[in-house]
Order: sequence, then C-alpha cells, then structure tokens
Amino acid sequence: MTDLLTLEDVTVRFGGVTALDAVSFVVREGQVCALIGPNGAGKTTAFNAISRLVKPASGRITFAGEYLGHRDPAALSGLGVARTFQNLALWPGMTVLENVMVGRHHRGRVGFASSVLGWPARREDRELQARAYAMLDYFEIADVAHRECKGLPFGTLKRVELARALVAEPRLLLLDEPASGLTHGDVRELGDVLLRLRDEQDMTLLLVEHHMQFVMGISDYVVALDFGRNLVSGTPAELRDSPELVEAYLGTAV
Ligand SMILES: Nc1ncnc2c1ncn2[C@@H]1O[C@H](COP(=O)(O)OP(=O)(O)OP(=O)(O)O)[C@@H](O)[C@H]1O
Repeated sequence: MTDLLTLEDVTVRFGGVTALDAVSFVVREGQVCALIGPNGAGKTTAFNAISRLVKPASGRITFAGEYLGHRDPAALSGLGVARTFQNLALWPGMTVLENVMVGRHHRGRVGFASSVLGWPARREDRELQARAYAMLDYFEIADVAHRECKGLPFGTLKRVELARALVAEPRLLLLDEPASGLTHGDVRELGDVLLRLRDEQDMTLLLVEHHMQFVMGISDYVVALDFGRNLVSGTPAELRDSPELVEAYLGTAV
C-alpha cells in the first residue's frame, strides 16, 4: 500500500503557542486513518496545515509525492484533496444541489456559473449536474435537491457537505469531526458510508474525531496526538489498551 499523505516533523506556532511540535505521520492509500487526541492536542491545526489554511513554521507535507508547501489552498481540490469542516460550511440560502455543485467548481471552466445561475447548459455543465445528482442519490437526499439548506435537519446537512466534498472525486477526503452532533443511528450509517467509499471507490480518508467507538470501529490506522506532539499510533487493536492513550484521556469524556 503506497503512502498518499506524509507529514514530516511539522511544526505550527500561533504566537507563543506551539500547536504542533514536529508531528509526523503517514496516511496510506485506500485506508481510513483517524487523528485523535484530547482537546487542544493539535488535530484541527494538523488538518489546517494539510489544507494549507495555516503555514507550518517548519516540516514537510507531501501528497501523492508532491510537496504541498508552495500550494495555494484553492489548488488542493485540483490535486485531489477535499475536506469537510467541523462547523458546516454551506451556503444556507442556496439549494442543496447548488451547494453540492460548488464542490466541483475547479473541474469546469464556466460550469458552475452557468449551472447555478441557469444559463444555457453546456455539455460540461450537464455532466456536473448529473454528477451532483448522483451524489445526492448516493446519500439519499435527492428529494431535497431544490430545497434551500436553511432549515434542513443537521443530519441532512452533514450529508450535503459530504456530497459536496465527493463531487470533486477526491483521492483523499479530510473529515473534521464527521460524527459530531449526529444521532446514534446516523453515526452508524455514516460509518457504513465511509467504509463503502473506501471499499467501492478506493478513497483514502483522514478523519479527526472524538467519538472513540466510531473511530475504533472504522479506522485502519489511528494517530494520537497530545499537547501538539505524536503520542502513539497503530491499528485500533494495537491502541485499544494503550496506557499512553488512557492517560492522555484520563479525566476527559471519550
Ligand atoms: N488561531 C489560533 N491562534 C492561537 N492559538 C491557536 C489557534 N488555533 C489553535 N490554537 C491553539 O493550538 C492548540 C491546538 O489547537 P487545535 O484546535 O488544533 O486542537 P484540537 O486537537 O483540534 O482540539 P479540539 O479537539 O478541541 O478541536 C491549542 O492550544 C489551541 O488553543
């Protein structure tokens, strides 16, 4: 299995705070990898460094052999990296379909504007729309395609965000706390969906998640951070009884 994403000694500082301190880990192609750790461990910062939303003070991040250091955040989608956010980043006044089509924006030249604004459809635009509908079908939300996101249930909006990330056909999908705020049943369904993405679409997933049972149930590999540093990593079976992990989480709800 090849290495798809590699972080080597990545350090990120915010003023006097060292949010990541020489963190290293590898995400292998075709795996579900989880980034865990107590509050403030540096998980979101690691995601933001991969997404190029924060610039590391030192270290190296490579994706598919390509150094990401000089890349603009907007270029990542074109390289095959998509992400979802902890707090949903959807346009409430736009329809579900429009929100999903935004995810494919980088692929077409004028596709997005013509599709969303209703200009005459080109072949590219029709393909974009067909792909967006296919994603809505996949997530069983096609019935709300033309509803504004505003007012839709949280579980539905989480699916819209996933559909939007996937419409770009990424190789690597970054999921920031995908299970947060979901009901027990929704969490189970989400786990099934993510495993199907790995198994049926050969997708690689990296998720930040606090829901331990969910993480241990779906991950091939787990990387634990604490105080901005690597703590332990391994398969869920290897980490289940890790004393370091137990100690790091001692006194925190998991
Ligand atoms: N923009 C920022 N400015 C200053 N400090 C920051 C900033 N972002 C994060 N930090 C600090 O960096 C450290 C790591 O934060 P980060 O949000 O990455 O942790 P986390 O593991 O994602 O936590 P949580 O599970 O609570 O989301 C914390 O001490 C946090 O206060």
